[in-house]
Amino acid sequence: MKPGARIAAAIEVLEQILNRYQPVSMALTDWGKAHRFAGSGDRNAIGGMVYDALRRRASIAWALGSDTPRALAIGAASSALDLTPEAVIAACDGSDHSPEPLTEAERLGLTRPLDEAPDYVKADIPEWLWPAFSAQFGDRAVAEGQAMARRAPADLRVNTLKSTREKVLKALASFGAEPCPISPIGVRVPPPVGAQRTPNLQAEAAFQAGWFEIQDEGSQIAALLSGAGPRKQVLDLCAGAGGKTMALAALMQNTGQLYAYDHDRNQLKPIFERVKRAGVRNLQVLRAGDEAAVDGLGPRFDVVLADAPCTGTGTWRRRPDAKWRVKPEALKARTDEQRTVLKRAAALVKPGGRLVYVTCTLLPEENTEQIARFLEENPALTPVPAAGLWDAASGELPPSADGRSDSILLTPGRHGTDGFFIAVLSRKA
Ligand SMILES: C[S@@+](CC[C@H](N)C(=O)[O-])C[C@H]1O[C@@H](n2cnc3c(N)ncnc32)[C@H](O)[C@@H]1O
Repeated sequence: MKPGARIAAAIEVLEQILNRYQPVSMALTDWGKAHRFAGSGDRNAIGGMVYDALRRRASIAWALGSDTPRALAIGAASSALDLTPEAVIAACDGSDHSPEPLTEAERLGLTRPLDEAPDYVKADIPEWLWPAFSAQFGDRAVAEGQAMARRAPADLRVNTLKSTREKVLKALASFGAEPCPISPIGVRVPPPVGAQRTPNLQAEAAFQAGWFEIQDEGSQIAALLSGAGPRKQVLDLCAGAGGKTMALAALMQNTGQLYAYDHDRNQLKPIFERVKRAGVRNLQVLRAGDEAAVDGLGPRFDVVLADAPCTGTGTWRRRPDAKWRVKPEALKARTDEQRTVLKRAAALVKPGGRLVYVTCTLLPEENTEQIARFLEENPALTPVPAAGLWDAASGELPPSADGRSDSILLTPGRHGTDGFFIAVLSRKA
């Protein structure tokens, strides 16, 4: 497909996402099915452009003076397809399968600097969230927002039950795999540049053999700070698809007893396949939604991981459509759910044990403020500084992005991870 046809295709897909509220992956798959002539290179380039347009929606809309699918695709085309602005203008010539020629405003928008734009636009953050976001990051807020608007690498966690980092690095050398800078069990594959292909790591024999899982470095750090280890009793209370459950099992070296619970059966479903591939043998998956069974386990746990439901603002690099969909009502609903989860988790921690609260959001309401309120109501739990929980043999744990020491906030701008918040609370013995 010519560049003009790729831009036209991205406009079509963005219309499905923005005007018909289709999830991005579904809109791209549907487009591929309806246009079977398009090769994998074309589909890949169109996908890259659509994701980039959503990542930089506010700044593109400001520069081009319009928030339509057409403006967003045209604004993303230059970087997503490795084209000069002049080549984007030439590609849109109104011929067959190509968008209509650019208007004067669109032409100017392709090179319009953002200097005059409001900060929330420069940062590509929804306007209503800007006060909370800028209060959290101060003079780093724009840089943090911009880091969240860039493509993310693929981070992998080496499954130490089956392999080593050296073996995984060797198996994935052709993808440019490098060790992750913080996690000692992490491997990073850089993101594609321009229209380069996104590597399909799950098709690799090493993945099928269970040597690694796709897991952001921030999520790996959460598991590493949890205190899960050999012969412990550990509960993953919000296990979802089991990303952290698998990491906990590996840290426990398949010994002790690990339980996984989630109140939603559909979220939990993929865990069974993952257990087999990863060679996990110390896991009991509790029946989804059976709260009485979870509560009945009683305060026996060395570690209860509460990977709580949240607005997911820390994952916007990977799910940029969610950035523009999140609403104030969702924030309120998630903070209520977090309170419920924290209460249940606390009741299951044994004296001397740990409650590990994790979110993938950067909003203080869901993180430090949530924990501050919880600690006021639960004086038997006290925060444990993250730095003291990090295995020094793995190198140094960089400081929290919010400057605190009683919890750690990881961010794309400061740590190169997705946004994660981790607070480890210890129950008095
Ligand atoms: C952040 S996701 C978990 C991700 C997962 N731990 C992983 O690493 O792949 C949060 C999960 O919490 C679950 N959840 C929400 N409220 C819950 C509750 N009251 N009890 C248990 N699980 C809950 C959701 O269904 C969702 O799967």
